[in-house]
Amino acid sequence: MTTPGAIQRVGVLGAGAMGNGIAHVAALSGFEIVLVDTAQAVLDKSLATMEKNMARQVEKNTIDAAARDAALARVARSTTHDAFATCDIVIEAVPEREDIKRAVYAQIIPHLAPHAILASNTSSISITRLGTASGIAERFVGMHFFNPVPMMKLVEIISGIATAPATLAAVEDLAKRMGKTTIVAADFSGFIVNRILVPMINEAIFALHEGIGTITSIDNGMKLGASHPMGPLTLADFVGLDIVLDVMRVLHEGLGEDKYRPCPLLVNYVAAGWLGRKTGRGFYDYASNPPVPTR
Ligand SMILES: NC(=O)c1ccc[n+]([C@@H]2O[C@H](COP(=O)([O-])OP(=O)(O)OC[C@H]3O[C@@H](n4cnc5c(N)ncnc54)[C@H](O)[C@@H]3O)[C@@H](O)[C@H]2O)c1
Repeated sequence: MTTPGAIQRVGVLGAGAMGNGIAHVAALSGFEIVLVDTAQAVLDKSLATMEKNMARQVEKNTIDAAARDAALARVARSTTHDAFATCDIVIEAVPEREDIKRAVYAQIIPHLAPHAILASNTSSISITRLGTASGIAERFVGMHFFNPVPMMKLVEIISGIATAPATLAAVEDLAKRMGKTTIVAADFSGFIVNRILVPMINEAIFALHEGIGTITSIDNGMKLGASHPMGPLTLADFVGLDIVLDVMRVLHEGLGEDKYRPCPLLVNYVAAGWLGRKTGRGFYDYASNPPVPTR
């Protein structure tokens, strides 16, 4: 079993938005990285993104050019899972679909060292269930980073029912050595952050749906009256309305209470394909600058 301080080589599975950010921060923190995705083109794009983001950090003087070069040299990339054989941990960041995650665990576990930890960056799937499916539940844990990883200080660590204390201690130590602050959550739907944040966003959509306020007044209310850095409807557009809906459904099903019922207006926006920033339109229309409320 891996002990705190022992993690040196970090595997990252999935080089999308999150995997890229996790590899970026871990490499800058001195870890050797093995980044795996299905296609070389994805890995090339990921490296280009990392180079661009690190160049920005050099411009801002938060790192120097030598640190950037050393970090980039520590990132090995591969399209095959045997590259994970020398890793002390693999952090999985493939799409948020349980069937994809289960299938990929079955493929990678035969390549892992006997002491290696498998961590999932899932934002909503049960760590206990994924751990059971992996067959290495004691060495399975949730490591929930936030987007964008280089900017966001928190890592929410989720302990499944069978996660061993040594596994938990090793990933807490890893996150701290990556410069992050950790919180530990028990494995129930939404963990800590999404359990509180996403129902708040859903409630803001109910307030709009019931005509309690306009989009602008709801966002200004929470920005100026509760010191939130952005209003909940702006935040919903940033996160993606489909993601907000998925998380509400996980909470509703997992916790079984009406208070987690997704707002029907949210369901309709998603049905319309108005998913927020990524589709150019959500609670705001991003064709204009500044964006214009859509209701
Ligand atoms: N985006 C966020 O804001 C955010 C925040 C916290 C957690 N998460 C979680 O992180 C995970 C990844 O999300 P993302 O936004 O980075 O997704 P993404 O779609 O940007 O990236 C997923 C990557 O996984 C790769 N992939 C798919 N199948 C694979 C396989 N079999 N083997 C290797 N790679 C494979 C894809 O090619 C892609 O590069 C999800 O579980 C998500 O819920 C996302």
